[in-house]
Amino acid sequence: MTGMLASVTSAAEATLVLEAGADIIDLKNPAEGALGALPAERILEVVEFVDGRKPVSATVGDLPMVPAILQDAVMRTASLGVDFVKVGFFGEGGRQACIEALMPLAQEGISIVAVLFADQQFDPTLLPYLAEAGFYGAMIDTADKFQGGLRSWMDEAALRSFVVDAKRVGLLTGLAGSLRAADILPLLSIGPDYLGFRGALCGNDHRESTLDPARVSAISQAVAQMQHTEHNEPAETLHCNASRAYSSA
Ligand SMILES: O=C[C@H](O)COP(=O)(O)O
Repeated sequence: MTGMLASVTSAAEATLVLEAGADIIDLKNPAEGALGALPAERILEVVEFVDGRKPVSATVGDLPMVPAILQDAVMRTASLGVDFVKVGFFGEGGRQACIEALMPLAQEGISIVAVLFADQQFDPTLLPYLAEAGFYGAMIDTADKFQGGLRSWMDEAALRSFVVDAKRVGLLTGLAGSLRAADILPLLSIGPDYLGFRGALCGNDHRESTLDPARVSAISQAVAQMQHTEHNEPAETLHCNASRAYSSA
């Protein structure tokens, strides 16, 4: 089963995605970048509000690949009570040093998800190192939200091999990056643990706007229905139904 991760900025937005059936509540400030961080007080407030009904993740911000900076940000974010801390692997340098620096935190029990970017020197050879260091998961996202979605950067074979390789080494796997309704069926067939959304849940696909309840519900239903009924109904029909629901939302 593939779940739905929904990025939210507040308890009000968390309410919407919980009601729609999202599986992971992801705390993020889209106005601050691909992995923009929310203020600590806001994270605390939403963690308290969700109160264990679903796992909560939070991003640490679009930070440079500097070991001490990432260590500090991961510790601070984890201390707010989230279930997963998402760390972006931006740029090219410093990746191995950062994995090593985060290893003690992962081994102490902080569940860290590495976010690799399809549009920033994507490097799947990091997967075994992440697993060895005790990371909890690895996902792919896009760093630049104006240069196309995930599937314009990576073809199905590359995405499938990422998911298979990450699962083989025991990592939770996620796919995101300006995903839209039309991406759901092709990505579900790859079998990641979750698909992540922000822009598609907002009015006009604008990820810095607030969530649009009709879009949240259309995307959530598409993720659930396309996999629940994929053996009973032709994929084409499901795809058309989901796209129709989404465009009228
Ligand atoms: O973690 C998932 C992201 O928040 C996806 O954001 P996006 O759909 O706007 O690319």
